[in-house]
Amino acid sequence: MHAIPIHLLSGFLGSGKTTLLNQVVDYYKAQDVKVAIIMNELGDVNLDGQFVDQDVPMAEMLSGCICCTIRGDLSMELKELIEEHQPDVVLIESTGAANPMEIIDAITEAALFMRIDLRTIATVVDGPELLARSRRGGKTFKLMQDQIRCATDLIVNKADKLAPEELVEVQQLVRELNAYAPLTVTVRCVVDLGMFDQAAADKTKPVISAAQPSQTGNHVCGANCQHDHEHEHGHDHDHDHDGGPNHSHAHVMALTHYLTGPVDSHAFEALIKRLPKEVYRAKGIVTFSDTNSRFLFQYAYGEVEFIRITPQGTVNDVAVFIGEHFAKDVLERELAELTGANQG
Ligand SMILES: Nc1nc2c(ncn2[C@@H]2O[C@H](COP(=O)(O)OP(=O)(O)OP(=O)(O)O)[C@@H](O)[C@H]2O)c(=O)[nH]1
Repeated sequence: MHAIPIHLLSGFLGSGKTTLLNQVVDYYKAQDVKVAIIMNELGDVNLDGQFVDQDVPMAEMLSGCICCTIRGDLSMELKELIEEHQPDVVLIESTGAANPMEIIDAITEAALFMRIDLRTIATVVDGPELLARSRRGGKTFKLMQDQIRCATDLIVNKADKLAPEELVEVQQLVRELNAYAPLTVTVRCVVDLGMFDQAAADKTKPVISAAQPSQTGNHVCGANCQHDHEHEHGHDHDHDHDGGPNHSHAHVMALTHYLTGPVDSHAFEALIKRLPKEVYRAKGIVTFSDTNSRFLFQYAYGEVEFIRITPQGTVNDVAVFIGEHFAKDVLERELAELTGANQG
């Protein structure tokens, strides 16, 4: 049996990974390639999965990150997915907070047990956010740098939000970190999807396969990755490799809030717009009392988007917020007040 190609979609929270994933799924479907997906979310619900083709087999790994807290589950999920659905190819979308090095290690471990072949680490870079973070520094910038370093393919996204000189600066930043991976500048991740071709086993790319099973500290990643595989990890933990309490994205937290009823669209939008800057990603499904419709909302770094939807099956109204050290209780109270006011 040939090894099943694995493509990892990496990139910071809200950078455009799901936007890319949907295009890749359509690309495979058009070629009759059977694709399966593993989606990983820090929150308790997989909202992105709602909008991926429902025919595609999908394993959801929720409430943790596959690079640390639920890393051990990845092998099992991959094995079950492959045995049950026998896909031609598997796409893994990690949480934006994940360090790709740790996921690569996890996939390498899985390659001990099954014939898989990590072909691509496509990192979606949020252009404007990288620029902003590069000026501030900090842990998040460090994580973004690691995601860029370890990429085999770089997609610099949200070019529509960058002035020409900013776009040049972003590309320079990215190139300083990873000089070799092909780089494409995109709006909504519209990119030549040839990197995901079944036949395109580019020998210059990192290859972690069943034929080269895990030797932690010895795997190959993006050409410019200067990671010390045994001793350095991009996010904030203290070398506790067992996923215990000391190993976490200490600076990243998620709040999942189930809404108990419809909310007023203006009040909800106002709440989203005044989110503290520590919340850098939010998404969810809401029912608006004043329009009698359900909407998916997406918020990333100050920009909000509402899309009218008709979800399949039973889908709760829910909002997920991801950020650094924000006041969860204050936000919970404000959300509760929205539905409470409406019911009262
Ligand atoms: N302006 C702009 N918005 C974009 C672009 N690409 C994606 N978005 C929007 O950015 C938001 C996040 O996109 P996603 O594809 O869900 O990002 P993601 O990386 O999967 O997000 P997480 O799974 O939360 O990490 C959505 O509202 C998208 O519509 C782009 O090129 N320009």
